[in-house]
Amino acid sequence: MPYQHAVQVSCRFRQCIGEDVLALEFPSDNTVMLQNGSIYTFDHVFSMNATQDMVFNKIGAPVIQELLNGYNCTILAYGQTGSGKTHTILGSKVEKGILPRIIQHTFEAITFIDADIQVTTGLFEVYQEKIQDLLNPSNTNLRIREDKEHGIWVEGAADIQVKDENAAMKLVQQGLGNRSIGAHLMNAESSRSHCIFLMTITQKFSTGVKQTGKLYIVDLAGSEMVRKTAASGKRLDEAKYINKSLTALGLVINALTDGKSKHVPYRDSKLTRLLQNSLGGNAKTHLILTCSSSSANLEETLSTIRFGTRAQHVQNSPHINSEKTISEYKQLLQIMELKVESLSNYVATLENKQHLCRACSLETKTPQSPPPVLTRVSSEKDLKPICQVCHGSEDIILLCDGNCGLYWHPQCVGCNNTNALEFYCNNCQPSIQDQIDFNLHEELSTLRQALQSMKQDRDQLEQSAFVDQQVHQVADQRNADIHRELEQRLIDRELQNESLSSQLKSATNQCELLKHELTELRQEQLRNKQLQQHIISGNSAEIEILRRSMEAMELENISLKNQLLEQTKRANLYEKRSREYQDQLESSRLLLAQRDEETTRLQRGYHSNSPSKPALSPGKIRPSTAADILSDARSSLQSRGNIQHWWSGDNPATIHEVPKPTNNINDDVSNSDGPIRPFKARLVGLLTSLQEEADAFKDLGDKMAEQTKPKIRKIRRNRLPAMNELDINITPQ
Ligand SMILES: Nc1ncnc2c1ncn2[C@@H]1O[C@H](COP(=O)(O)OP(=O)(O)OP(=O)(O)O)[C@@H](O)[C@H]1O
Repeated sequence: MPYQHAVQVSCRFRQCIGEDVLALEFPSDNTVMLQNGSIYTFDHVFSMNATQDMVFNKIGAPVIQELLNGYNCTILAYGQTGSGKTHTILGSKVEKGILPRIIQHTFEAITFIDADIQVTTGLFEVYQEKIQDLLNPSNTNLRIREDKEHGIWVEGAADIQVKDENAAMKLVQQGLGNRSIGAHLMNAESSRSHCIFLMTITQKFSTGVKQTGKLYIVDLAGSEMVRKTAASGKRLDEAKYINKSLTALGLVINALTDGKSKHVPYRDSKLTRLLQNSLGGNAKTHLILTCSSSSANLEETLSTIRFGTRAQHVQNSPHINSEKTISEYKQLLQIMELKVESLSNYVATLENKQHLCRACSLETKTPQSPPPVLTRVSSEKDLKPICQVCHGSEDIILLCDGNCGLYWHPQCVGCNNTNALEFYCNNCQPSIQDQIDFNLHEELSTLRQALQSMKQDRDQLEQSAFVDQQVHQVADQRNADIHRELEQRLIDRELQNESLSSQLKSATNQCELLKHELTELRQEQLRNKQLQQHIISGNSAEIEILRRSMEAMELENISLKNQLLEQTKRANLYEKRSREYQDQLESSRLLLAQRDEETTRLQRGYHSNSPSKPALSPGKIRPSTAADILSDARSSLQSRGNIQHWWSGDNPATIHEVPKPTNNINDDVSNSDGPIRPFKARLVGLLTSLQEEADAFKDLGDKMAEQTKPKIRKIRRNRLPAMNELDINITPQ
């Protein structure tokens, strides 16, 4: 007798980064409170932080167990577009979803089952109300069939046997590559079809029991509001089909849960037809609601939650899909044999007692008088039961169970039986007895035949039981061997475990040590950091000092350069002035030469005209010739040009005072107070001093240039990099 099992419902919320989120609260593992204060309870509630692992442990793992127990199971993901259905069912390479995890764990669990196990998989999609085989894409527009043996199935869809997890996953990957996917505003990779994965596990046990479990994993296409997804063209057509089939799903749920509907509209869409067994049929179904936590999607989230709340009331009647075992057949046979036996006894009793009153076991008498004719009752009074012999209504009066429909006193028809449940009058007794006899004979012969065939069956079963016994003995032997082997393996495992636990212990110790070292290293790192900070601050002070001193040196350098420039300018000026003096000297020389000539001419005239020399004007000393003066000056200059020496002449006593410098020779000539010699001296001295001064300035300029050059070079060499040019890179230890 199948038991009732409600559809299980879980709800998972996905994180929405960068959006306004709902103020959701999760008071317990199976409750969610929305921001309006309404609380919803499901079998499981997964918050935004729930991992794929947690979802699998709560939903996937129990399903594997049910599947291996021979139940049909279904996992359905339902929710608005982009809410994480595909993420929950398929996931990614890093965060595997329920489907790959179920495949992996099923194959792991199978290795521990002592049975001949066959696993087959299929993958198809419902796209725009057409079923397409994803494992064989050329198989399109497939039909849904239903029969007693398989239930509901897709005709022509590939159902491929797989040996291990890898083979199954390869098929799934291959199939998903053919799935209809498209982009819209709410999801770049939106599923445009309902994708159905089917895994069938058939287990043949050594006892003869054959169990078959079917698992459907359905990734539904998401409901979408076209104004939000901005779907157009092909996407819009897809959206229409998706929403239509989801509406049909909602109507089926409504019909299953409202308690009034006599008809469930499974045939309104391909999706609901395929899910007929999962909703209200022979399956254990788990519905996963996926919801967005964004406040922009509150309307859709509420609609999803309401759908899940209704689905919680859908009742299924799952039962194990298995064939009977020999022992079960044996039990059945025993029951039937008992039944046959009791029937046979019963028949025998009837055969022995057919001439006796069935009630009192006395030999029945034929009534003396014929039974009175039946008269129609015309009044209430006539309805009173009256004995047809004595016409009295007193004492025990019984209705005949034959077909006369009259009342009799049992004693009036010579019967002591007062059992009101089985009484026949004398008229009815023989014919009834004949009928009973005939029926009994019929029944008896049927039973005999049945007994015969059952005996044959029993013989056959005994025969096969004997064979089975032999097989069992062999199987027991094998089992014992396997058991021994398993025990040995267990011992090995235990040893392995022990060694692993000791390894673990040492690893834990090592880990502790490493942790300790790590703490020390961290402390050292902290110290180094502090030191580094200290060094950096010291360095920056030093750098600041150096920078300032460099600035001062650069300033000094600039002032020296300016000085040099000034000196060079002055030197140039003096040079220029010296050239001017030389020009003046040259013109003075020419004047002197002229005067000399004139003097010579006058002397000649004087000697020729009068023997006595012409008188000089009073107070004037006759000068020596200009040529003399010049040659004197030249020689003096040649002998180092010492102006003092030349100035003093042969007799230093003759020098009385330093003459005022003058540039005009006429002044000297007209100056009758001073001798001509001081003029020359002044002139030459002036020249010399100018020359010397010019030379000195040149020397000074050269010296300064010489001094400045190494300084500049030194400054350049010593120039330290600026703060921002420093590349301090102290790597922490
Ligand atoms: N719980 C989650 N954690 C992290 N990322 C998620 C989660 N749920 C969904 N996502 C991401 O959100 C995006 C949309 O999710 P998904 O494709 O699973 O939505 P869907 O409900 O299947 O949408 P559709 O109905 O349009 O196919 C994907 O990039 C997926 O990786």
